[in-house]
Amino acid sequence: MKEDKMSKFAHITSVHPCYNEKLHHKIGRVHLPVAPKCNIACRFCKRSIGDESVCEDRPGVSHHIMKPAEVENYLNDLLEKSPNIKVAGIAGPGDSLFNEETFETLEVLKEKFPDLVRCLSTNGLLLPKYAERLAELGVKTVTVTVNAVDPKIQAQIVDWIYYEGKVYRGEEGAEILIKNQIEGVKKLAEFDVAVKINTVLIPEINMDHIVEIAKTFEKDAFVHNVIPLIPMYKMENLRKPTCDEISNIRDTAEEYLHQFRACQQCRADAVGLVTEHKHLEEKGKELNIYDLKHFSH
Ligand SMILES: C[S@@+](CC[C@H](N)C(=O)[O-])C[C@H]1O[C@@H](n2cnc3c(N)ncnc32)[C@H](O)[C@@H]1O
Ligand code: SF4
Ligand code: SF4
Repeated sequence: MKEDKMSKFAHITSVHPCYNEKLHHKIGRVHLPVAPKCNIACRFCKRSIGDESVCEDRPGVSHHIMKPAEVENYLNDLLEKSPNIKVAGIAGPGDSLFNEETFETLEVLKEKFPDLVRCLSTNGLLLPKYAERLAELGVKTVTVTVNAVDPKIQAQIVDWIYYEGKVYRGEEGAEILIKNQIEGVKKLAEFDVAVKINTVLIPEINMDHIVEIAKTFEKDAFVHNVIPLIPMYKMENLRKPTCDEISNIRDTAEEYLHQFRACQQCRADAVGLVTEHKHLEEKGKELNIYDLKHFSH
């Protein structure tokens, strides 16, 4: 089964550094920070936008929010300087699918930069609604963050979700989120999109549950990326996993889903080779942060 997937997605593993760690030193990617809003409240997630975040190297951080109208010039400059960039992704800093700007950006990418692999990451709540639209926009790789497939566990990680005009808390919200993640990933698989499942390993909450997540997505996902908790926000007092814990869990989950082991937990505005840890900075001075009131928490 895993070998079948490898050959099916060979066109992805030959160009995408986050689907093939061997490319980390050769092929670059750019994250376009166009999606500030989020529709769920993960207890570990703190988004930081602006000058004060320039030194922080973690997900959810961006020097500024870029407007879709700025993407074309930004990429033209960038690709001239860094022709090794082959992937353009949207990794928030909020949830890609909860921001119309994501779709506007994908239109720009499809029309003006058809050779870049289009990629995005999402919590998956809106995937059943948008999987087909993403496939039509030529998105080839989607990362879905799934931290639990049991509502009792998920409810300890996500305080609430906002879905179809209503806020759902606790296990009720967790159940909707999980259902949509599973249904959404299935739909993406039907459209031949290569799905990466991100799972934040929170030792005190989901350590014994990770293999269950891998089993759940064995058929429809391509690769699993178990990443360590960076203790912050409402989880600042929880411990991060040890290297041995991560490594053992990956070895066990590997039986069900191929494990990606080189994630650098990049910022929403990361650019260049993954190993360079570069992000937007100098260029940010020319652009404005806008609409900060949109942030959910
Ligand atoms: C900031 S999110 C943006 C994309 C989308 N909203 C999502 O959650 O997949 C990108 C990734 O960072 C992870 N992340 C955010 N805060 C984190 C933390 N404190 N520790 C570890 N991973 C974190 C998320 O779980 C997700 O996999
Ligand atoms: S879904 Fe992503 S952006 Fe939203 S709170 Fe969770 S980690 Fe943060
Ligand atoms: S966060 Fe991980 S998967 Fe995403 S670009 Fe960075 S290394 Fe790749």
